Amino acid sequence: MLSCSSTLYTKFFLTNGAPWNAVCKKNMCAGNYASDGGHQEVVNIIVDHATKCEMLLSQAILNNDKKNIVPSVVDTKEETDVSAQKCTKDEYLSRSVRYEGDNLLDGDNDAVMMEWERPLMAEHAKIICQGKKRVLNVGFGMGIIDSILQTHEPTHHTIIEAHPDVYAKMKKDGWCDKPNVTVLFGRWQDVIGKVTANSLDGAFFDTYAENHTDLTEFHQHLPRILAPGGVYSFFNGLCPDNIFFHGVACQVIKLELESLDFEVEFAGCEIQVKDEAWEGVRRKYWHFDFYYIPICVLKSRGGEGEEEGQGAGKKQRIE
Ligand SMILES: C[S@@+](CC[C@H](N)C(=O)[O-])C[C@H]1O[C@@H](n2cnc3c(N)ncnc32)[C@H](O)[C@@H]1O
Repeated sequence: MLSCSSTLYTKFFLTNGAPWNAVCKKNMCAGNYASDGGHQEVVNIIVDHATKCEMLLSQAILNNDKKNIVPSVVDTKEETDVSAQKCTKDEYLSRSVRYEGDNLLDGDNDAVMMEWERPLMAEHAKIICQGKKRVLNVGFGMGIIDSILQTHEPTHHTIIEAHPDVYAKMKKDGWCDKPNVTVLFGRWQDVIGKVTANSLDGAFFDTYAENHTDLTEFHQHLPRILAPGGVYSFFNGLCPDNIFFHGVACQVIKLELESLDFEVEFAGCEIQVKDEAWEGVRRKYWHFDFYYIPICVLKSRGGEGEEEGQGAGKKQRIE
């Protein structure tokens, strides 16, 4: 952190094993200090180093025992306060959740989903479903994105949801009886094989209590289930309390998706969450006043899917 104005010292420390993501008591890492001080060259060095580290770690987790290796970009702080605790919860699916007011809460009063996300969900829906398309949503929650997707009149709409209480609500609200909807009840890890190859024009992913590795693992399925030109997006809540970590995590995901043959962009949009929105919620899980929407288009193989309309999500840049 003290070396953040010097490219020489930064390189020296990083190549000699200094952790790029160590934070001070203010939850600031060297990259935050370099960025705040306007030392762009140092920022670039740290981002480059961090991205390599995180990609290697992510691959190691995928190839080995994912339970024993923890992605450092996500879990760097000691568990001193609630905001520093891990968001992953192994027991989430076996404990009840409740719909209360504008939110869906778990047994710890952590928010599974909140109404303030509606405008973001509307943007995600627009990106993955322009016109009459075949879409997939993973994680029903409050059904916000699914309700919006229905207004786009998709030709087919598949929903994957794993929580029994959420599934009960879906049944009660008639989601299982809609003519153009298929609900797959189960963890996406267990039911994704039921989604036919090349059967989707758009896909959205937004689960709860999972981590970066689960997201990376989900991405491995996309080239099979999406048709060429298909558009993918996900709730971008990566490292939501530190802008430098957020930037590194976005870069890592971008490279991972590019290696799977996607073109990836992040479209920025402003988001304002009022303080009252968090009343009754144990942990504030969003801290920025802007949001980067991932727009990921599966490249056409051998010229397929290049007609107008295919892959149109890429053009949907939000300024
Ligand atoms: C944040 S909510 C989704 C909110 C949704 N985007 C909306 O617009 O209301 C996450 C949902 O993912 C579900 N979920 C968590 N883990 C899952 C898994 N492995 N497979 C499928 N669904 C999962 C949760 O039960 C929850 O309903």
